[in-house]
Amino acid sequence: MRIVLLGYMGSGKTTVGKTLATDVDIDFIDLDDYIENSEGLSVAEIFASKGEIYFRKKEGEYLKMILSDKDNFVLSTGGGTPCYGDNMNAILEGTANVFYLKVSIKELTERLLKEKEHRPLIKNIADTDLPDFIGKHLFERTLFYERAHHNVYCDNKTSEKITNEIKKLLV
Ligand SMILES: Nc1ncnc2c1ncn2[C@@H]1O[C@H](COP(=O)(O)OP(=O)(O)O)[C@@H](O)[C@H]1O
Ligand SMILES: O=C(O)C1=C[C@@H](OP(=O)(O)O)[C@@H](O)[C@H](O)C1
Ligand SMILES: [Mg+2]
Repeated sequence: MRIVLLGYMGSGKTTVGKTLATDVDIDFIDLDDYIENSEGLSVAEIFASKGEIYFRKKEGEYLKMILSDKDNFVLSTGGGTPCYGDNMNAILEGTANVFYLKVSIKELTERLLKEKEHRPLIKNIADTDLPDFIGKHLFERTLFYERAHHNVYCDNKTSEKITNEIKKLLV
């Protein structure tokens, strides 16, 4: 079985992916971790030293490598993964279980205010500007996220509750 989780930064893809993979007893792959291990640099370091375009190129390559090499996994993507190149088509072609973890701007802002430092796209945005930035960015990306097979509403739910909801939808 292949399961792919999509969603904005801070929507819980990494957290829920781990819980879900343990629960259904298949491998967990976090695309950002995979990129970091393969490149020997953190995502923040890649953005800083090689730039976002290099990151997007590698993100697409590693995504396709995983999709062509492996079966039986939960893959937590990065927030931008489905929004570049032909990544979303590649995800949908190879996967029957694609979920969009949908979180409100308010909850995303609360979560990301605590975690800005690890995320190069929002690191330099003033805290007061963050809700506006997230709102606009999410609006642009929703078109891609909503091609998932299911939208999972995640506000005020624990990762265990979200995992259980996803499990009921698996085919
Ligand atoms: N269901 C949840 N409820 C509350 N906080 C959560 C939930 N899932 C994740 N978080 C928190 O939100 C932040 C971002 O989670 P993460 O899994 O890294 O998201 P993503 O991989 O989508 O960027 C972390 O601090 C994490 O602990
Ligand atoms: O939304 C994005 O474009 C990004 C999201 C990050 O992953 P998370 O969604 O896990 O934070 C990471 O891939 C990189 O910082 C870019
Ligand atoms: Mg993540």
